[in-house]
Amino acid sequence: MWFAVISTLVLQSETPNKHPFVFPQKPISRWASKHHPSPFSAKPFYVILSGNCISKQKHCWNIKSIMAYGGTPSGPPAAAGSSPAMKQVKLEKESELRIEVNFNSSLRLRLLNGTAEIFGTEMPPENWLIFPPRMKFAIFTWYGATIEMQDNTETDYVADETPMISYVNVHAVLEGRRNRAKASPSDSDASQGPRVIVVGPTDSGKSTLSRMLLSWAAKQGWKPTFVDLDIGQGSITLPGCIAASPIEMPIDPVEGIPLEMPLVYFFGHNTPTVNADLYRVLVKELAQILERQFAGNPESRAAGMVINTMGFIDGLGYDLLLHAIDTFQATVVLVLGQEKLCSMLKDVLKRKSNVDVVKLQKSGGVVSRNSKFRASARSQRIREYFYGLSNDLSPHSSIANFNDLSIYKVGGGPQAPASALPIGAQPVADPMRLVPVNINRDLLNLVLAVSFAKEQDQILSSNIAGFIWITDIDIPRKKITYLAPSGGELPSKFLLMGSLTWIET
Ligand SMILES: Nc1ncnc2c1ncn2[C@@H]1O[C@H](COP(=O)(O)OP(=O)(O)OP(=O)(O)O)[C@@H](O)[C@H]1O
Repeated sequence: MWFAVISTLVLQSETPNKHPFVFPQKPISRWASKHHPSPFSAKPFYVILSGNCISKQKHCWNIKSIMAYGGTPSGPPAAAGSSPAMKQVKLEKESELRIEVNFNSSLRLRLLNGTAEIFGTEMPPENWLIFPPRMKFAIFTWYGATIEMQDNTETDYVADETPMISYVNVHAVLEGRRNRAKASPSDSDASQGPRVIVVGPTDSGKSTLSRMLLSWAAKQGWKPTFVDLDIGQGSITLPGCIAASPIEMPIDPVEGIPLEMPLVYFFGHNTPTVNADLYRVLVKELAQILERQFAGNPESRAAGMVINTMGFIDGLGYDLLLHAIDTFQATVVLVLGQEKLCSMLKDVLKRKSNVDVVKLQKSGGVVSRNSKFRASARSQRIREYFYGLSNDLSPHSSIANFNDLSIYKVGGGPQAPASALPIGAQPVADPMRLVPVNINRDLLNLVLAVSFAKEQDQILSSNIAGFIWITDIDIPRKKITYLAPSGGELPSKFLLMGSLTWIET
C-alpha cells in the first residue's frame, strides 16, 4: 500500500519516476540489501516490516532498525573494549526521561517494564535500542516504566512537567475530524481531514510535535501526509529541500521518516532569503501535486496532513508562513511557545471561520542547537544520504563528460537589458530565471539535485529524483566525477545547483 500511495504521488507529478535511480536509497538498501538496488526490486516498506516485526502490531519497530547500531533483540550488544556501566531509571506516570547522547559514542537502552514511547512511537519491550551520537530525545510514559540504559550520556534527567497531555488532546480532536471526514461523501468538502500546520520559532519543538501527531495517527491506522517545509534541517531528505511523504507507520525515532519515494523539490539553500520567490513557487507546486493526490485518494484525504515549517517567523519568515497556511489551506495552526506569533496569526486569520489557531506550550525538553551544531547536523544528513546511518550503503562513483550534463541554477542575472526597460527603471535580477552553469572547479564539493525533468522548460516545476556530489572536475579532459547513490545512467541530464556543499570528513 505504501508503495501504491507513494507511486501515486510521484505519478501524478509532472515527471514520473521510471528510472532505476533510487531516491532516497537509504531505507531500501538498509532493509533489503547492502547495495543500491533498482526501485523495481525494492519491496514495499510494510512487507519488509511485517517480516521483521516483533509482533504484527502497527506500532512496533522494525527489528533491523533497532539493530542499526549493532544491538540484538534479546540481549545487550557485545561490548567493544570497556563498556560503560548500566543503570536503571524508574519513570512515574506522565513523566519523561530526557536524553542527550554523548558526542562520540552511541547509547544503548531498553524498556525493562511498563510502557513508554519516543516522540509518539511505542518502545518495544526489552529489546535493546541503539541511539547514535549527539541524538536528543525523550522517553515518555503514560502509565509508568523502567528503563535500563548505559550510564554514558551527555545529559539525562527525568522531568514530570511536560505538555504531553495538551499534545495528545490535539491528537484526539484531529482524530475526531478524521473520522468525520471519512464518514462524509467523498466528493464533498467535508471529506477533507485536518490540515495541520505547526509553527513557532527555532527550537520550539515543531518537528517533534509533527512526528508525534503523525505517529499517533499512524498507530490508529491513518495514513496522514507529512509535509516538511523546513529547508534548514530536512526531516524527510536533505536540507535545502521541501518534501512530502505519506506516513503509514509510527516513525522510527532513529531511522526517521520511512521513505520509498517522497515527493521532493529542490530549493538548494538553507535559508529562504536567498530566493523567496522560488521558495513560494516550490511550495505552491508541492501543494498542487498533493491536492491532486488527495482528490484521487479518499483515504489519505481523510487522514489529512501535518506540515512542519521553518523557525524563521519574522518579516519575510512571517510572510512565508502566511503563504504556506494559505497555499495548503491549513485548517489547524498549532503555534508553539510564542504568544506574539499566536496573536498575530489569530488576528490575520480571524476572517477564515474554518481555521483554528491554537497556542501550545513548548516542551521544557526541547534542546537549543547553535549554528555550529546545525551545520554539522546538515553535513551528517548528507553523509547519511550517501553512506547510510551506519555506513551500510554503497554509493557509486561515476565519471561523465561535461557535455553529458546540463547544470542549472535558479535566479540571478538581469531580467532585461536596461535599454529594454522604461526610462528610469533599473534592471533587476529575475528570481525565477533558469541560468545555465559553466562547469569549472567551483563546482567541487557541491551537492546537486537530479531533476525528473525531461525537457529544459520542465525543470522549474519538476520534482527531483535524488542527489549527486561532485568529487572531481578535470578541466583538460572535460570530465566530471561524482558520487551517486546508485550506479548507471542518471534519470535525467538536468541537474540543479544551489549552495549545498559537503566535505567528507
Ligand atoms: N522533550 C524533549 N526531550 C529531549 N529532547 C527533545 C524534546 N523535545 C524535542 N527534543 C529535541 O530538541 C531538538 C529540537 O527540537 P525540534 O527539532 O522538534 O525543534 P524545531 O522547532 O523543529 O527546530 P527548528 O529550529 O529546526 O525548526 C531536537 O533534537 C529534538 O529531538
